[in-house]
Amino acid sequence: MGKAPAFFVDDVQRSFSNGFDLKLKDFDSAVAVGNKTYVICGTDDPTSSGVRVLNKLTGEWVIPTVLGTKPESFKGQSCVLLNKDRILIMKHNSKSNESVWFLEVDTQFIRDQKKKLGTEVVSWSKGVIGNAKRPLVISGPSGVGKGTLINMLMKEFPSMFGFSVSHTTRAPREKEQNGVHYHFSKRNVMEEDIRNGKFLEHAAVHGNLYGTSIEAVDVVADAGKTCILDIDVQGARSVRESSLEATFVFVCPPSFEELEKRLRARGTETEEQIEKRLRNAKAELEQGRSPGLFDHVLVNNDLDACYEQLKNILGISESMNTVPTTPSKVFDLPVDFSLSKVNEKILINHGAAEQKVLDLSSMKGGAPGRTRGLEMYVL
Ligand SMILES: Nc1nc2c(ncn2[C@@H]2O[C@H](COP(=O)(O)OP(=O)(O)O)[C@@H](O)[C@H]2O)c(=O)[nH]1
Ligand SMILES: Nc1ncnc2c1ncn2[C@@H]1O[C@H](COP(=O)(O)OP(=O)(O)O)[C@@H](O)[C@H]1O
Repeated sequence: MGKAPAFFVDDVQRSFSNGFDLKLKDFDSAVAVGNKTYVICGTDDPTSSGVRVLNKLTGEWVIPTVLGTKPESFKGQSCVLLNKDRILIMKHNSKSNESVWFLEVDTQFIRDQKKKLGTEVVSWSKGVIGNAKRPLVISGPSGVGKGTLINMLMKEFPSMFGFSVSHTTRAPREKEQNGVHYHFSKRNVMEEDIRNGKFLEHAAVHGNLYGTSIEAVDVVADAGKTCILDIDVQGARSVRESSLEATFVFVCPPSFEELEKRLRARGTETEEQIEKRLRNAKAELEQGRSPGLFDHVLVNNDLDACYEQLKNILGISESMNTVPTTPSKVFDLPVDFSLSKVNEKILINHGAAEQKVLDLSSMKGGAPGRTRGLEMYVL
């Protein structure tokens, strides 16, 4: 069952002249993408990379660098190539949110990572049926009120929003908790993680390193929530240039004097740090208004009014909070099935009268390298 029949690559089993002694085992399945064959390993072995790549031109096998969290195990999975650059993998699982996975193999994100790491790269992401949310990126100078607005949003709509916890090399403030406000990191560790492709974006801000890890966004997306990223203008630009479809909001102060007043009143920085932040604020305010970068510019004069404007942008009102949100729709994948692709639809064939269909035209992005939402319906 479930061995991706139409997409199985016949020559895989004949091409084992390699140094890895890799065999296509019972539960493996394979998908050809251009000159390469990606073998998805049906294994319970947690140390397995989950994927091997055969270069059909050279006959060589490569174990790729694997980004994202790979599924714990697969056996009897079905695979299908989606759009030249990513593979859909499905398997019956009693936990419906563990049934659908994507493996990105040749998207822009993957090509960038390949260049950076100099190895073959693939990226796993957990599929979400019908529930991918467009992340919210909030930028603005230090002290303008970003954190305050985000806290209000998360407090009023706890089931709807989740915060992307960034990494930073700056020291924690008195009330900041590791893993909640930031992941506080040593510079050498963070630099190593950046080299290893763990970050979606990173930037040097006010003399420290800050970055959004792939995992930080994944955790929120896996919970079916809208991810909020509080990042600087450079970070917003990186995200804008990536494949992540987000809403970009820039928050301005009513005046420079007011910004300085708020920053001082917050009392979290030394005089030297305040001055550095104010110097940087001038450039940030200019960049924030540069055309095409932000979708919305808010002036945070009266806090409540600004918060209302933010909620309007997000299309939310108080009543929406009473609507329960679930991580994903109940998704009942048959035990025995095969997949086929017809135009923009994936057909889940399982010998019953009713035909389950996944609609690829509705596919929404997660973070770069993270395919996410698909609509499913029954014919
Ligand atoms: N590029 C990028 N910027 C970040 C990230 N996390 C925080 N920042 C930005 O770094 C700047 C400084 O943040 P922080 O030290 O918390 O100070 P605050 O903005 O004064 O509260 C702010 O502009 C944040 O938006 C991140 O992951 N990536
Ligand atoms: N509209 C506002 N009017 C007055 N003070 C504000 C307003 N918005 C935020 N503040 C205050 O300004 C300070 C800086 O806000 P904060 O959310 O920490 O900024 P950021 O996260 O952008 O650095 C905080 O003490 C906050 O209470």
